[in-house]
Amino acid sequence: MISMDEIKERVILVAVDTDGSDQAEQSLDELGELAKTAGAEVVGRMIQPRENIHPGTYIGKGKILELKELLWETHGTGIICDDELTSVQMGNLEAELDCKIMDRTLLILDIFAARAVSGEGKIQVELAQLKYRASRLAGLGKSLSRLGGGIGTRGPGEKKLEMDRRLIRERISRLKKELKDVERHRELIRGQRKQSGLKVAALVGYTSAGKSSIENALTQAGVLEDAMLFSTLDTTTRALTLDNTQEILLTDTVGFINKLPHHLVEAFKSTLEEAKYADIIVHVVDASNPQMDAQMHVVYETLRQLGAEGKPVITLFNKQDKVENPVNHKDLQADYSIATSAKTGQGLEEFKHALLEIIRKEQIYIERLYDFSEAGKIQLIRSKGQLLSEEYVPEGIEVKAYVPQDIYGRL
Ligand SMILES: Nc1nc2c(ncn2[C@@H]2O[C@H](COP(=O)(O)OP(=O)(O)OP(=O)(O)O)[C@@H](O)[C@H]2O)c(=O)[nH]1
Ligand SMILES: [Mg+2]
Repeated sequence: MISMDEIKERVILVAVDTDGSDQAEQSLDELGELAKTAGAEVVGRMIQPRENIHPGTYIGKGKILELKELLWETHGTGIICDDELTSVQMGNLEAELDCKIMDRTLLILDIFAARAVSGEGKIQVELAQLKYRASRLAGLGKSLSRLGGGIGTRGPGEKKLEMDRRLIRERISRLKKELKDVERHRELIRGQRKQSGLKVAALVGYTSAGKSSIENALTQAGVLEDAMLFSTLDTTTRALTLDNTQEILLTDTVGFINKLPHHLVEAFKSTLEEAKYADIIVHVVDASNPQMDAQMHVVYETLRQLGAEGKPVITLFNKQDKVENPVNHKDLQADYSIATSAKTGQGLEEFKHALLEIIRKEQIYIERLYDFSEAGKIQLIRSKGQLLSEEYVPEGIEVKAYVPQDIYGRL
């Protein structure tokens, strides 16, 4: 994904631990994964327990000296801080350490820039990058030009680093206009989908949970699945046949992550909002990840921010083939909890069944039942799961088909 001829940065990861839990450690592990995904080599890490993040320098004075030494020992070319830095913090750290200063946000923006394929994705990334840069022109200028490449310089915004504030502002408003057009197009497609009468289920979840793999396993969509973080930036939608009368649209979406940059959420709103317009939320969880609970929390929090609550939820505890002692996971916030593996196919039939059940509850439909004695047809008419009318039901009947009422009218 990221070409090898680029400068391999040697970075030190830096975090501040404000609550004494092991959360800072885990967050730094994830930052390391992000750094690797962006093509950097992690040569060291440092966590400072502090009550608050230092407003001027992120970490305290003594720690900066330690960090300087560590950079020297490891031949580090830069540091990546686990929280978004202000322009003041960036400028001060740069002056003290004389190396490239990056933060979690810059890293994520950079990965997104390398992954954006569609026009929409590129516009969204550039917009987010410009907004990030516009507010940090003072601190960032030197840091981003010093190596002439590497993290923070990728993407459509690359040649625009030198632009002054006015030009950046102009570019931002232009991109916003372009994005408006794209959003209108999206709305149009949503409208068409609605007319088709098909329900939409959105696959959401933490990055690398296996959303694309689930979609591929069910629909042969051929979506890129990758061990790297954020392999999917563009949404793909595929039809999935649930049984001989019912299809559903399955939409793969961009993954969520802890501390998802604010600018990115704003710029990717129309992509992220796929979940908001879906009829059913399918929450894919990596059940083999020790951080599973924290990741699920991030997903629900992000869904809340996007205004995508109050929908039926199916939670897939995925990657069961990697779980050593299968636990009976239950997501209390979900209507269905299903253990799956995109690799072995475990639970996928059960998943389809759950989708079908949810759709049935929402529809007015007629169950046409036939009895074996061929005494005649028996019909059950239900609306949103409630029985509206019932005709004689004999022993030994078999459910043959579920027929939505509008189709039934045409039979
Ligand atoms: N062992 C195992 N690996 C899986 C399973 N599902 C997905 N994976 C692997 O997990 C990695 C991430 O899978 P993706 O499908 O790309 O995950 P995603 O949720 O779409 O990730 P993003 O698009 O980055 O948000 C890939 O290397 C997959 O092969 C599973 O059930 N079992
Ligand atoms: Mg994906």
